[in-house]
Amino acid sequence: MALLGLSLVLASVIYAVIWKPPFVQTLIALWRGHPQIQQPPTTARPPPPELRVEEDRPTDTTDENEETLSSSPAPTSQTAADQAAMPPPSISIATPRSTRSGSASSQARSTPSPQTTPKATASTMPNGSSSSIPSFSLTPNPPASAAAVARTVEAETSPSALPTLSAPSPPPQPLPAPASPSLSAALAAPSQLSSMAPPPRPPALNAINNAGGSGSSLLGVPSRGPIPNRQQPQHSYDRQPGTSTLAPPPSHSSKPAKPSRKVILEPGRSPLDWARLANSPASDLRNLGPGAPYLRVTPSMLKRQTGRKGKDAWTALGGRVYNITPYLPFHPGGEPELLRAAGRDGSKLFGEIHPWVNYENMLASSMIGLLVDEHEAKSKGEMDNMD
Ligand code: HEM
Repeated sequence: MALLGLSLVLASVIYAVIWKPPFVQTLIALWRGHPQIQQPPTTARPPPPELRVEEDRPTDTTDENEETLSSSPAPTSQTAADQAAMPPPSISIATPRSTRSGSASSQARSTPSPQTTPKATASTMPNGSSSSIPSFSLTPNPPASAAAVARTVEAETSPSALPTLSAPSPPPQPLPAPASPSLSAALAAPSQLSSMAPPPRPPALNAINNAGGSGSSLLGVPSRGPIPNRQQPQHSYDRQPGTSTLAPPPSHSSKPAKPSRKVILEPGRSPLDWARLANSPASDLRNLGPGAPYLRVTPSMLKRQTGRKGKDAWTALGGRVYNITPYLPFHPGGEPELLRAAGRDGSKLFGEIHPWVNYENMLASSMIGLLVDEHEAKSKGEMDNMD
């Protein structure tokens, strides 16, 4: 009997040594003090709660762990066996990324969401099996989750989404551990997405984009609402030069240029020819005789010098009387125009047409005298007679 018991014990020992069932491996690992089993890495956080919950669920068995499941009756033994079977976690698991994942996932757990849990499940083993080893943190591109996609969709469909306005990122969520915006956004619950939406647009910008009314904005870009503003710069750049709506419209209110009333002068009647003639000492442009003094011309005297009936044309400009007869063929506006001022004071008429013309220099050699009143001329004549 004792021999039979001894043989059973020996057979059990041999079985344990040769086949090493999972629970034996776990005991060996505990005995050896394996860091994975005995204590987690100091920098690595414990596996996320939802993963631990999934571990307790009956999962689909695969060829890889089928043997383990068949030999381990209890789920706890199965977990320990899986831990023992899996290679020890690398150091990269203990990087801040795994810490962020754990903290963010714990926050996501606070607000149950169907979007966060599948994300964690998807980051586990691809074949559907779960593991307590936090390998989910090694999942490439963790931000590419349902929450991140949801935020992108919201940014594209939100009426108040403008690239420039959304540039200032919203304040980071108060996470226990500082997480990158993309990662935290990817792991955020939908209720947090609303707070992560771009801030409301300033009223001024709304006014600018709505200024176009039904058709166009101030930028001259067809406005179909706030959303297409994202593509507005492209349209504005496609505009051809000179077609901007910011350009002033063709003005019809400006004064049309008056048609020139200059006449074609005869050869030798140019302004230069007149200047040469006026400065010649041999010419007598006053037609009063050589050495005649300046006269006091009364309005009655001026009235008789109209240029008709063989008389010279005199005009008064600025209180001085000029003989304009020699200048008639040199007048750019024509003789008839100049004769409109003959026999009277032409100062107002002259100023209405070409006040910039320096008549004093041009007609200096044609000056008759000064325009005086009738009474002043009489008294002056009486005084001359007394002498
Ligand atoms: C007071 C009677 C006068 C009348 C009614 C008269 C009229 C005119 C007119 C209609 C023109 C053409 C303006 C244009 O369409 O460009 C003209 C041009 C001119 N007139 Fe007279 N004129 C007068 C006296 C004078 C006098 C006294 C002078 C000088 C001595 C003078 C010198 C000129 C000159 C230099 C131009 C050419 C202006 C230019 O190139 O823009 N005019 N004048």
